[in-house]
Amino acid sequence: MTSAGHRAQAPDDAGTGDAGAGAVSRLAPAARRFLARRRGVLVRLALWSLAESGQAFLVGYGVARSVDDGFLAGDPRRGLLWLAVAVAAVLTGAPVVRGVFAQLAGLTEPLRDALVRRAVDRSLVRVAAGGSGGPDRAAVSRLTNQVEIARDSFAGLVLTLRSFVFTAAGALLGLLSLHPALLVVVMPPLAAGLALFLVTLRPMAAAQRRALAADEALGDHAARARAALRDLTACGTGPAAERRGADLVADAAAAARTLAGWAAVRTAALGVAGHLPVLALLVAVGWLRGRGVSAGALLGAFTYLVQSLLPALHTLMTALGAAGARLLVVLDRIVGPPPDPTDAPVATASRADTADGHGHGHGRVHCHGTGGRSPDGASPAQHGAAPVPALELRSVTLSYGARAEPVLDSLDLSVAAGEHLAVVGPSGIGKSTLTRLAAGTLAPSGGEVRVAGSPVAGRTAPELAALRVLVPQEAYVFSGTVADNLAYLRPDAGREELDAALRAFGLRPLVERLGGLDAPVRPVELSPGERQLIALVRAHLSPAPLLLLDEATCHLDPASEARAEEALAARPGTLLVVAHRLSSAVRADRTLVLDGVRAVCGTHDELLGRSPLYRDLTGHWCARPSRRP
Ligand SMILES: Nc1ncnc2c1ncn2[C@@H]1O[C@H](COP(=O)(O)OP(=O)(O)OP(=O)(O)O)[C@@H](O)[C@H]1O
Repeated sequence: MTSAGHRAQAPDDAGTGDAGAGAVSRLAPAARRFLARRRGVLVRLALWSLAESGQAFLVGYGVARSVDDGFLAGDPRRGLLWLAVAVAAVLTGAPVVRGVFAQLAGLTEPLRDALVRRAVDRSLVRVAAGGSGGPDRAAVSRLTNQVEIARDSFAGLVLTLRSFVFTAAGALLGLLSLHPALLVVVMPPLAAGLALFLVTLRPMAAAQRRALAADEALGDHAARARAALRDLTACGTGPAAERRGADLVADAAAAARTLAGWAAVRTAALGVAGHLPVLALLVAVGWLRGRGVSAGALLGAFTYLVQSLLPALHTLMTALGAAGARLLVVLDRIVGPPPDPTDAPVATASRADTADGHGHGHGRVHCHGTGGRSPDGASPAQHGAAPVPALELRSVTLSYGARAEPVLDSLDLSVAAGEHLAVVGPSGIGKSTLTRLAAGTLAPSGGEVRVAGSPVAGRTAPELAALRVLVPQEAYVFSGTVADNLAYLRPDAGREELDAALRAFGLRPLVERLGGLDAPVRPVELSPGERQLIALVRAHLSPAPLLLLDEATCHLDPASEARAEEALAARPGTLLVVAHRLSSAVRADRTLVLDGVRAVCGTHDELLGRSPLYRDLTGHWCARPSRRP
């Protein structure tokens, strides 16, 4: 089992201002290249924006002239004419915005396409490199959510930044044209508010980054914990995963608080820059009048502030604050340096967190047969030759799918001829997978499986049938006579052999009830336990030296199970039993405990001392009422 460990990017590291500055310098060359290739669009955008400047200028100027040259000068016709100019300027806003949007698409859509291309390329490279960080879980998010965020944020930024610059230029020019003293009053609070706003930019970007990282870490932990729920329960590591979850929630909450703090500072900046100039203008009316500022100019100045500068400032601060920081973070993820393929995804909980080391993978466990009887009952030493294991797994890895976590990982196992091995472990740990690998019905993703000294890979069905029998949990009984069913794997079995097997398994009463060996069997009329007994006798009669039982006695009562297992163990050959009762494990020569990296093999007594999971399982088995057929 691999453990990603805590390579999570700590939110504090991620949230430094340096990280934000680093992102800016990383992204700047690509941004310059992107914009340089779109000079035509930029020029057209600037021309439409100039129209916005003119509009801002005319609104205030028209109001000022209508008062000074019209209504106050006793010429209402002239006043109305200037007002009409101001209204016309306001009304031109709609076509100007339409023109701006038309040009904007020339910037945002190519950006979106480039980001999608980049995200796909990067994901493919990662898959091709076969990084050990598992599947690229973030790829879909980058392709959909993050690219859309980048496009929308970019569009918002271009719109507001451009609008602010051109509107402010028009309004300030208007103020200057009305009277330079107006600028003396308006500029200081405006500049102070803007400066305060600029000061918040870096820490706000850092806080945004930290909040995003904390959010991702929390989501990732939740997803992993949900996937590992069964293991968490089986291994009793729920509290550890819960603690880790609580830490991540606390991190996310702290990041959100920091972000909210900076958002408050930004609101204050908006108040200073947007509202203080209006207040200053009111307070300074007497002073301004003393310097020759006319009533119309004052009214025009208020119009500039309220109608143009304040809304432009408001949208700029909101957009730069939220959209700007988001754009920086998302772009850096998609365009910035690719992550080390050997790294775990950023801010992820390790498997050790979620399963306390008890994952599906098994790490390298060496389980070598230490004796057992050979088919003829002699010990290997008596033969004087190196014993050939009945079953051997050499560094076997099995994943159900190219990018799936391995169910078995580098498992070494050697079962001696004549040995009786039990296999135990929590649900879903890979016990059935192991029996299917041994049976040759499932090919390993890595390593080799050998039965009786030869690889099982590439063998035909009849060759495999001669080597082993696999009895699954759901026994197969077919329509035919009782004898057909029992002797299916050994057609030449005589009546005496069949009778002996029936006695050994306590199956005679059932056969008599069915009407004898030649009576027909109707599978639906048999209980699951009766079907299992027939399948077990069939396997017992088979000449195959290796017998694999995958919970094949689960429907039998303990006494029938003990009788069946004893009969099977007495048969010449090797027995591997996936056990579902403690008694099965105790009867075996050795037991393999599939337990993540701590998979261990030994006798019942050894395992009680060495394997906490085995102790847990035996405790659970002892407490569980027996299942009856
Ligand atoms: N055909 C398959 N395709 C994909 N995943 C599979 C397949 N068969 C099993 N798995 C997965 O492999 C893991 C091991 O399954 P396996 O059946 O070997 O476990 P087990 O220890 O026998 O479980 P149980 O005690 O519940 O029978 C499980 O997570 C299971 O979901």
